[in-house]
Amino acid sequence: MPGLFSPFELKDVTLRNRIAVPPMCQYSAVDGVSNDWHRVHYNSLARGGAGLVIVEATAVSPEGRITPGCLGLWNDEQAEKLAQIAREIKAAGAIPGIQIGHAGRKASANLPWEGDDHIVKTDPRSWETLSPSAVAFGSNLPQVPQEMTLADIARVRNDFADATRRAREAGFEWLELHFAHGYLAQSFFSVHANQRQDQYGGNAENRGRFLLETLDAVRHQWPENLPLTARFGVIEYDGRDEETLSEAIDLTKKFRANGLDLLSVSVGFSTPDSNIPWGPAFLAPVAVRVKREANIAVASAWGIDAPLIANQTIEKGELDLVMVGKAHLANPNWTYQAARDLKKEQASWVLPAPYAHWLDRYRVSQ
Ligand SMILES: C=C(C(=O)O)c1ccccc1
Repeated sequence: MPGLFSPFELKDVTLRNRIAVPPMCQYSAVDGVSNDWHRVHYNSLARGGAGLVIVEATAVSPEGRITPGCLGLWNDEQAEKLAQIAREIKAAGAIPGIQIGHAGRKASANLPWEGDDHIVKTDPRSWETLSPSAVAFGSNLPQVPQEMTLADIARVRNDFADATRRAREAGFEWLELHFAHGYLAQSFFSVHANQRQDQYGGNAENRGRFLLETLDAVRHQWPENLPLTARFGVIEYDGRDEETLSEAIDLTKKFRANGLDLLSVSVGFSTPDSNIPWGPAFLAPVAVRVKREANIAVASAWGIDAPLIANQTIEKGELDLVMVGKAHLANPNWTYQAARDLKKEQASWVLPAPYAHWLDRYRVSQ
């Protein structure tokens, strides 16, 4: 049995394999409410055989959206619609997960295919953005955010807790905190974005405070028996890498001590001047360091498209889960293709029975 198809147990949840669909924004919501696009999208991914399907970055408040097309979990209508998606993911045999986050200074942006830049302030669709400091990301996102007050910090932390409660009530069984990709939580940790002089800025301990406090607030809302995870940018590829990674591993040890069950290792994307070494599974060696030094289960995405590479990262003990993103958009049945490529027995049956029995019958080729 290829290691990629071994089950994965975390708390009271068992994934049928090591394949996860990571959160990938669809930018297709109106007022944060999911619709038929999201239902078809997530159903097709779950029926494709992955063990875990994580619903895209879902904002904890209206100003926390990346774009006006992003999902939200700040009201009950959004939760009710997402509950249907959670039920359907589960009915297809995958574990329903959801990522919740706040876009910080990267918020109030046009859809990627409509500019991928900040909405001009004269446009009624735009809104004021928040960040630890009044420092813009730059490049395509030049607007200077408002520096968060302590009251803002407390409010956003509570928004995460409220969104967590709604996610639990909606039937999700895997929660991922969005602590990566230059969004709000990442910005608190980042020396590029956080120039505060109070208890939330300066040394690494202070820059990690918002993330730890948010984890604590979420922990009190999320069931102890279900996986509580985070996607975290542990490296920026900005020339400060060893320092950032060391600080990130120290913070991950605190995450684990405070109830985090798994870390999805990613890139910080806090500066437009990064030099990312894109390539097949390029983050796996970084994830291995986090896994071993912080003694926590890890997942990772980026460049894990080929089944052989995905299987190697699991069988070599580098990753506990592989996050296969874009390859799933190209082929929602990526898990079936991986089963065939890796010569898994009864490969067809990673798909639902209505598909599998046909694939097994009248076979004209192996
Ligand atoms: C839309 C993103 C997200 O939701 O994290 C994103 C942003 C930057 C890089 C990868 C993904």
